[in-house]
Amino acid sequence: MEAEGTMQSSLVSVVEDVLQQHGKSLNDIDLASRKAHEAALRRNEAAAWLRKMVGFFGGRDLPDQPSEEEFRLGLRSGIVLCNVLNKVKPGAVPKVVEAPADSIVVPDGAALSVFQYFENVRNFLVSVEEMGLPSFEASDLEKGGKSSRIVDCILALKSYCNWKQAGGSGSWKFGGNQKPTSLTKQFIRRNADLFTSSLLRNSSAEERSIDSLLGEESTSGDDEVGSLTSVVRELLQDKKQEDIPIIVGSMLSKVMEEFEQRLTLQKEQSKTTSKDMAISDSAKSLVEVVPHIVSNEDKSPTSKGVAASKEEAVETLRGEKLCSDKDEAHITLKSQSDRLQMLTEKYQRDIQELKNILDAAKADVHFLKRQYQEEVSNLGEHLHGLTHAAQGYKKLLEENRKLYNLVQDLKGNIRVYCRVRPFLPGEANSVTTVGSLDDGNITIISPSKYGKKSRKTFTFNKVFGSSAAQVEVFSDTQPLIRSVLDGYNVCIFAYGQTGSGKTYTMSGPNDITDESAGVNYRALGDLFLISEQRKDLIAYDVSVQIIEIYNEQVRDLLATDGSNKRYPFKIRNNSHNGINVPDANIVPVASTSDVIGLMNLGNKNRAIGSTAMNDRSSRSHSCVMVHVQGRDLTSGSLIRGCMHLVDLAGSERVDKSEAVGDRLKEAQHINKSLSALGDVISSLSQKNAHVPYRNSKLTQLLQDSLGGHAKTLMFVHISPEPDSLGETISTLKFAERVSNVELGTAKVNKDSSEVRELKEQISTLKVALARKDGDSGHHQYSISKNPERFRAKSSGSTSPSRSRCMDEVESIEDRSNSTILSKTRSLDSHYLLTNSQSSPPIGSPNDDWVDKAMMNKVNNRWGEDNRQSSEIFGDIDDLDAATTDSSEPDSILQTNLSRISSLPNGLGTEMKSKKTGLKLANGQDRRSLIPTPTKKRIPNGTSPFSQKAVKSSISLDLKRKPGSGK
Ligand SMILES: Nc1ncnc2c1ncn2[C@@H]1O[C@H](COP(=O)(O)OP(=O)(O)OP(=O)(O)O)[C@@H](O)[C@H]1O
Repeated sequence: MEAEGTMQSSLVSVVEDVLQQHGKSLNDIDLASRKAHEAALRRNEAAAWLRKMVGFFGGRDLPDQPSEEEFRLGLRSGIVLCNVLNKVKPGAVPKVVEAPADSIVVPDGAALSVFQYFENVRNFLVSVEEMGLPSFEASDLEKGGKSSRIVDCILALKSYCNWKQAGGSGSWKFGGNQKPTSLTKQFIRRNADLFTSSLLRNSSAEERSIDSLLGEESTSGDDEVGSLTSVVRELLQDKKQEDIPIIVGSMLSKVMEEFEQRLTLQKEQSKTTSKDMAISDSAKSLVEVVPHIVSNEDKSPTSKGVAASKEEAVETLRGEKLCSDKDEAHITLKSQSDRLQMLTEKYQRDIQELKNILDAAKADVHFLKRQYQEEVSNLGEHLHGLTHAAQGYKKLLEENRKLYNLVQDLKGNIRVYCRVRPFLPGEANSVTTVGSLDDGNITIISPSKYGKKSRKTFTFNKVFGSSAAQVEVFSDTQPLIRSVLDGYNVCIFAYGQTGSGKTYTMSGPNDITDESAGVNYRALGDLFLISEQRKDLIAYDVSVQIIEIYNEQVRDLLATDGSNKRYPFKIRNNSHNGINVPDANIVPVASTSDVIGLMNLGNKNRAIGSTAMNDRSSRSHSCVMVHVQGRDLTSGSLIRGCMHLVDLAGSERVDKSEAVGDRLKEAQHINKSLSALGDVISSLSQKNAHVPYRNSKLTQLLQDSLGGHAKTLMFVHISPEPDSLGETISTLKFAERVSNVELGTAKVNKDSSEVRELKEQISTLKVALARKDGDSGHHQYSISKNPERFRAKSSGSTSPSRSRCMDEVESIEDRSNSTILSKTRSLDSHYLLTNSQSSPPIGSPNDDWVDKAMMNKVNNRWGEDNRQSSEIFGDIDDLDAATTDSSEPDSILQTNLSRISSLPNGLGTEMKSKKTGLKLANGQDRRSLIPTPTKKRIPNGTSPFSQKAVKSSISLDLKRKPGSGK
């Protein structure tokens, strides 16, 4: 039938229709208000049911829509709960403690003692749990309790009651008691099950209309459930877990409404159809009968009376026929209306059943929701624990790294920090060779030709990724700056392929700002900051040299006249702190702004050139040498530290850098000196006796930093692009070798004033003696510190004056040794343990083993100093021979001449007149930290900034720096 046909729709299509009509509102649901609304609806439903069951609610007239508080208050005594439970399940609570009669006028519970109503509530809760219904806590009835749990419980009780009233037998099972495996899946399955069971129940009924309503005729149960599940799943797939219950609840309500509407419509259409059927059947009978009678009448030859009686008869007949037709129609109508009545009742029962299912599903959903919330909160706690553990682990790693660094420092290893340059504008950045990096490890990926990637991990003291800021990179370097002021020699140098970011790390980009300033600027800023903090204890003198090694020539970058810049300076040794110093300008500086001015000048003067790899490639190794001398204001002792800040020229493959002409020559020198550096590193790491420092100016300059007792840090730089993979790997391998070089424990360059004086006297005398040995002329020697006492006349190697002089030297040496010994006793045992040199002792004041050992140490140190001194003399003489062109002017020589000439008794004049004497004078002068060569004030070196304003002066001066970055 058409009416039925139009009503034919499957459960899926109903759900789909609902989603189409309300999908948007289901999706765009304002969940918070929706939840509140939902909660209020459920509360109202529970309150209405309680009112219906026990006639009153909480002993007073509550509004139809009680607030949470009113609802709780109404149930607090447990009387309503117990009474309703007894109605649903007689005898469930045998004894209900009732409130006194006057309690009707006051809120429920107020007239009962706490214990009394607690007993009611407890009895109720026990029974409810026994029945397998969702329960709640007694505290939920108090202010702030969870009223939703009470509502869940009451609605579950309601559905239990409905089930009972619908003739339910056996044990009623509440679906929410099973533990879900996966909340969402289970929820979807559960709801699909609810629909399915409803579907199957209905299909088993004999009513065709129900079947047609659910579309069972055309759809198999399994298909239906499958498509229903997929529809529901589609709806829920992008929803949050906690929103699912509400969305499903909302959808189910809408589905129910839709069903009810369709049933009503179908009912009305059925009624109309039945009536139409009855009337049309009667009319049809009539139409069939009347023509038949009329045709019989036409054929008869009888009179009018007969005709009339015939007519009457016909009328009668017609009447009877109509009557009988009407009766028939009436009977049909009645039977159809009975059938409809039956159908309607059936529908109503089914609707009721569906409602029960819906209630159970809602309770189920709420139960699941609660469980979900509990699980989420458990998970949260678990996560919190894990986060805590992870933080602990990170701390541990950090601690490990510190310990590792400490061990390395104790062993005297060269520290190595690795820095990855970011991709530059214009570089294809889709593929990088850097796989992963963490605090101290970096993994390089090499894409193999055969499709399989290989990985190699390198470990350093620290690894900085491409996004590391300058300040971050410097922060791990800061402790070294303090060390310089404590009297250590420190060397920080940048190594890496051309264009990998060495100059960026050491100086910064072309346009240097507070943020982009590199290690050099920051180091000097810190140095002045700390020296300012210590000014009440130690007075520091700081002076700076800036040189470059270009094509194996040392050039002074602080020379303001172009000619001096090109002058090939020599590298000499300063025996106070054992470092090799070039003969370039040494400029005293008093503040950061002085230094910034100098560094800007140095950058400007440095050789740069454009190559295919870097359009501003440094074609030289540059070195900022910071000499620090601190005088202890109380003891007068001196500490001396020197810091080398070295920006090496980048190694390059000339085929890639496309260097020709000058660039090619530069590249060859750069590569040669870097390979000399590699040889030194390799021989140090193999602990070879001979280390080839002299193979290049670079290794001569860094001799003490690489093999002495300095603290050395290397920044190794790599570029991320695959094109540089070969260089990256070899750079990192080299860096690993460097990190294995043990320099031994760093030593402080500290002399007490007495020791210093004695050492100076000894060295002066030794110089004089050596001079005497090599000179047969008649000279007078005098010691500037004590001219009366240390005066001797030279009259040849066998003269009495010479032997007197020798006696004096020995006496000073003895005094010096015993002074050093007594000083050394107060040194910490660390020194005793770490110095393992074994030269024969010069002498010992007593036989005590400690003193002997001590003397050994002292003598070793002293001997080492002397030996070093003589070695150095030898070295430098050799070096001079190798590097000095006798026609070349020698700036340091000139300076020293003026100092020497001021010595009393003509010694200076004597030495000045001799070439050999000049060398000795050099040797002597090298013993002062700052040999006062051509001390120049740089044109823009005078700073308006006080040391206190070091930080701000950096920024201000940086902005004033000359345009060129290099
Ligand atoms: N960490 C970084 N962040 C941003 N830019 C960087 C970084 N490191 C390097 N660069 C940029 O990369 C380019 C090459 O860097 P830089 O000149 O410092 O390399 P280099 O190793 O000193 O090269 P060379 O050995 O040829 O002198 C420059 O333009 C520089 O500004």
